Amino acid sequence: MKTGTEAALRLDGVRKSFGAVRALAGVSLAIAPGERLGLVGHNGAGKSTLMHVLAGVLRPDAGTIAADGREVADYGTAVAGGMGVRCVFQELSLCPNLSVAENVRVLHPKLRGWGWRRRAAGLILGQLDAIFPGHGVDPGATVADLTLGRRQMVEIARAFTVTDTPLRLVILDEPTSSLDATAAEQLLTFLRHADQRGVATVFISHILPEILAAAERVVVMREGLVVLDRPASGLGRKAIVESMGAEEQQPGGPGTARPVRPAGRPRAVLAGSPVPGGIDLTADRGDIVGLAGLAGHGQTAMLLRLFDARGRRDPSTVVESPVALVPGDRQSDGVFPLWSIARNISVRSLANLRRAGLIDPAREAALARTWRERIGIRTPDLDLGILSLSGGNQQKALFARALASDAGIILMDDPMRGVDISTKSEVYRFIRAEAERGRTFLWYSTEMEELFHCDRVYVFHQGRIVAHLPRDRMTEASILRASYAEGEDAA
Ligand SMILES: Nc1ncnc2c1ncn2[C@@H]1O[C@H](COP(=O)(O)OP(=O)(O)OP(=O)(O)O)[C@@H](O)[C@H]1O
Repeated sequence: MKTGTEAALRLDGVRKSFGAVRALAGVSLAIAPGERLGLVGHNGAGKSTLMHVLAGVLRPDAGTIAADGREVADYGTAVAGGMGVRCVFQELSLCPNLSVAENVRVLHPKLRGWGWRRRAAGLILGQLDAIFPGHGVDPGATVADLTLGRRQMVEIARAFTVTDTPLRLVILDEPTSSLDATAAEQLLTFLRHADQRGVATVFISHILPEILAAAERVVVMREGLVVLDRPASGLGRKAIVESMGAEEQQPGGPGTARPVRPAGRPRAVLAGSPVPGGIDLTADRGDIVGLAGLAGHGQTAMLLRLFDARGRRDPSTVVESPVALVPGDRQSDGVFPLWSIARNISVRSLANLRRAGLIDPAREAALARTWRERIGIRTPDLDLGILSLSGGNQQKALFARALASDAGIILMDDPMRGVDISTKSEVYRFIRAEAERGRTFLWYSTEMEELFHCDRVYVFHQGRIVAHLPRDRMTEASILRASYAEGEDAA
């Protein structure tokens, strides 16, 4: 923390356990007024738990919380809210059946009386314009009708709106996970200036360039403890990765290169086009094919169409193998929230786990154990509910579900959001190995770096494929140009 300033908020010796899992093992952390703090650590390191304590959602088992130098007894959501602490959690919290403006009212009960709807709309529009110029959100729209990216924008903008209580701290837990590259950049730019208004921010991300761009101090957590707390200036990616106890692999680094595969050979196992007469998407056995472009430009729709096409007579698509989908929006499309971790992993493979017509519990448990080890799902007990896992570990369970299945084609809908860097490296290795064995991967990603793990990419713009870039023509610039349907790459 900056020296000579009283902490806006200070945690001392905070501990929190969930049954046998020790999520926080004695954390002390001080945040100065207006400070921009970046928080990193592997999946399950305790970041979200710590932020839930700061937001008053979780009461610590031990430890104290102080504001402006004074210990606060009975620190809960009402006290935190009253002190101007806001939080954008990983699992979006907007009420889907209410409009954007009505959701603003939920946070600001003071917005009442004649014309409150107009004032709420003005408040959120002003903030959306400040953070995400060109956002395209209508404050009268029902939240359920917004894309995931726009919901995330509203949630973030709402956290920065002010009526009666001055803002002290905004916690952003993986705020860019549902934003496309442009919106993510807009947010980082905004955060770099938010401190000018005296608002402190805690920014959690697994994308280290974002942390280094947004934060002036970086805190690394590991196994429920703070293991590094340093100014961001002069702190390199390598030091952060090492302190996390992580290992990372860059595309093109040792062991990552794949021989360039010729595209468009006749025996495609997968083929289709998002619009009649446009560029066709094809994939062969063993291909890793990327889908790129700005978020919401038809990539997910294409994946879902191919997913649905299996077993149907659809002359415009070819899907010649069982298909599994790894969803990106785990909250709405991915996890079965009332089921155990084990059942969430095995559900796609139940047909193969039968003995005498019934699911064999021993085989099901063995499958889940195997995948817990392979993909590093951090839990003491696979029979616990899936929601007991940290966000990134839930995402790993969804990966395990698809990879454990008999599917020859794996469709991935931007699935690495919230997954830590060492697990990502492990999954990238796994994808390459499985592709070598003949599995086909169709991989939509909003992370530019990730696309370079693919053999080639199709770039989407307004629902169409506008470019097909083989590996030797894939550069960040060529992908971006095509994403905006500009230049010679857009076919
Ligand atoms: N409600 C809960 N019940 C049981 N265990 C929990 C609960 N919430 C968190 N945990 C456990 O506490 C540990 C820390 O989780 P936390 O969500 O704080 O991690 P994180 O660092 O935010 O991870 P991620 O990067 O995946 O979001 C994990 O092992 C998680 O499984």
